[in-house]
Amino acid sequence: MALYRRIPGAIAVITLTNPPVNALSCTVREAIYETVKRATADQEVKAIVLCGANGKFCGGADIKEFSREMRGPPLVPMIDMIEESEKPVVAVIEGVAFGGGLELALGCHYRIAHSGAQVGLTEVTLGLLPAAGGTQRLPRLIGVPAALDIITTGRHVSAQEAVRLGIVDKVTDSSAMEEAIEFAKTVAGEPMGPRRLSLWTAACPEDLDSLLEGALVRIRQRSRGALAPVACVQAVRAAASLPFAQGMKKEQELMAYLFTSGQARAMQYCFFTQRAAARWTTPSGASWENTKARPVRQAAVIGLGTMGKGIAVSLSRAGIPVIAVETEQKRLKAGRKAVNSMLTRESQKRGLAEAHLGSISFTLDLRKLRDTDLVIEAVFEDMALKKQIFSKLSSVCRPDALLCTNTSGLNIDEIASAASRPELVVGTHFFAPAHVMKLLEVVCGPRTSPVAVATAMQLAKRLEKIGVVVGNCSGFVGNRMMRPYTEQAYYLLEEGARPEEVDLVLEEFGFAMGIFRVMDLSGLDVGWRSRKELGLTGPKLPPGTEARSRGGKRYSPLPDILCESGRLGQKTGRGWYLYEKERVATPDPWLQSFLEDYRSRFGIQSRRVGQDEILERCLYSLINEGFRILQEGIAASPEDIDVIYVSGYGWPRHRGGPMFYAWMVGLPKVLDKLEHYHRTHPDIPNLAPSSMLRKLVARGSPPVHQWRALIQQHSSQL
Ligand SMILES: CCCCCCCC/C=C\C=C\CC(=O)SCCNC(=O)CCNC(=O)[C@H](O)C(C)(C)COP(=O)(O)OP(=O)(O)OC[C@H]1O[C@@H](n2cnc3c(N)ncnc32)[C@H](O)[C@@H]1OP(=O)(O)O
Repeated sequence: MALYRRIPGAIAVITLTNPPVNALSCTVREAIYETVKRATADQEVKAIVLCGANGKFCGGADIKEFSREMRGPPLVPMIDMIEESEKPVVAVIEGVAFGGGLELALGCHYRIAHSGAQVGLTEVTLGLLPAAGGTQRLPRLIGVPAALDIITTGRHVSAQEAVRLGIVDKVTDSSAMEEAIEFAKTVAGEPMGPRRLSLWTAACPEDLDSLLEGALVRIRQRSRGALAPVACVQAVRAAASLPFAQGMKKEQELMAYLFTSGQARAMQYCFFTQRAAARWTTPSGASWENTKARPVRQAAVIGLGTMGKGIAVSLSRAGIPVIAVETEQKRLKAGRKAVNSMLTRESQKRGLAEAHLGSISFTLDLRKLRDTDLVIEAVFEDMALKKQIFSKLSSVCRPDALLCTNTSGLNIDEIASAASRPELVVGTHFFAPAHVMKLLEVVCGPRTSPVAVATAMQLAKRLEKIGVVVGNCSGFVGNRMMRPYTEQAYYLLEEGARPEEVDLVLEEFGFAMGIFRVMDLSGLDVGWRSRKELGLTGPKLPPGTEARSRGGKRYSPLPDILCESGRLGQKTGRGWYLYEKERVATPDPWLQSFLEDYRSRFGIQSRRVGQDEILERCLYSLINEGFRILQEGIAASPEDIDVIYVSGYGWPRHRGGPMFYAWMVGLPKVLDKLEHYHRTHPDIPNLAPSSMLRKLVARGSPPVHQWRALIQQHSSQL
């Protein structure tokens, strides 16, 4: 709702009241209409102040309403009505003014912000555009180039930048409300015509076409295949070239197109699922609501390799004092130097004062960890080494210290078995670079206690990461699903495709990089090492093993052969591609002839592999593994899997995540295709449709949010 009150000085104050973010729900819009009409009709009122309750102006339209039939007064005429008011309307921006919230403020005649406030036209992040006049008013207010950037990225703009750009008229460190009231008194009675942005002309650069073209190029690089940013560019072009009324018409047309697109639905799904992941539960009844996290006042990181350094920086940035441990002086020195320069760069980039960073001390002595609340072991993926460390930690650390292991797939239970308190051992799978990537898989072993889960999830929040609770199995959720996907990519090469063909299809789907480019970037030796450990290749491989088969299943030795010949990816200048210029991947004629030789050596008839087959085999095998993970209870819900893929594996947000995508494509179609590919390749068990998929199809393919109820009938590893 919106509360109305009159205060001395002939001011009407209208307060948006809809916790937690004062979203513009149907009721709020109705109340704004009513209260603004009341204030404009009241002869005693000379000016109006519009603010939000609880220190937040407005978080925009109520996103929940987008999936229902829209009721109540629309935003556009409501904002027009405010702009047309003869009495000055002053917006008080505290906390946030996002999306429709900022559009509402742009309809007001003046905007006064608190210095801690943030503004933004965030609609593009929800697959939409600012369709309450935002695409037309903002360019008129601050010029086309700045507005184009804000509208196409949806980025949050600080109050300081907002005043510099002219989005707000004033910023104050003290009470924005009091400032606005005093200001409103000074402008009461003035003509408001010059303050109506709809009457302004957008300041436009001479090279408008090249500005817009440049924006489209950046959009294609950043979010391939996403419709909303492209529509934003078109709407800004309209603001630059058309009168306001026609620009508004264009804005509405573009919104209608986006609103009904699957992409908007997918991105709004991502918004809610990301928040839902924090509400974890386990079948034992433990949950985020009934389990208290232990306070973390001091943390330690063991190992200052790539992951350890990023984790230490993350902790420090969250204001947590850190003790960083290494085994040798030389490594300690190198780690200290790297961490300190990362922190300096971070504080410069984010404008963080040194005082807000947690201190980091460096030591070779594990005994220094006796008072730490939480330890994150981040040494390499070596089970024996990890167990040795956990055994030592048990004797050094406080009995209630949480012991975390950063692993991308090792058995948490086995690591915990080396600790004297296995219930306080939890897996924390960070993603590289750990101080940048948002995802944290919180891995529960069978003995991990609810308190350990709660503390790790609370830590994720403090580190500004998205924590997702997953069960213990090889590769957990994310990496386990990657395996069948990568395997299909190898098989496609064996059958006739080229790496650049596979990558192009995946990039057109929306991934920032195709799988072969990703492997070249992270290093082919990563997978090679783990295949050697598993005895799939290298010295542990039993003599006489067939080259293209392991345990009766198809196996591709292609990546092993590349590694054996020293092609480890970007770092060696060649992998699946050639890198003559640093980081620029070019198709390698050598690889082409190598693949031809390989096919003839194994009698494989090369064929043209179509784009649909590439996409379906790669994605559906990954999705199929997702269904198996649900069936085994390794993930609590399909939503959790989707959050993992969107925030940690570059799955395009506008496709919602693999499980959501499967539902959008149609579960019967996914099932059909998997059956077809499995018939054609019976030696690839991953292509055999999972029973969970079959079950969902048999139940009429219910929407994703209903799957959890079906999954609960199965076992859970959480
Ligand atoms: C056929 C054509 C028809 C066209 C008709 C349509 C016409 C529409 C016209 C105009 C449209 C305008 C579009 C918009 O305004 S879209 C919304 C834009 N707003 C945003 O993008 C802001 C989203 N919210 C956030 O970024 C954050 O929530 C923030 C406001 C920064 C607060 O962050 P934080 O303090 O961390 O809290 P949470 O994110 O956890 O949020 C708390 C709970 O509030 C819920 N929430 C937040 N924003 C909204 C919202 N706009 N609508 C509904 N609910 C919202 C959030 O889900 C959390 O809920 P819960 O606790 O249950 O998880």
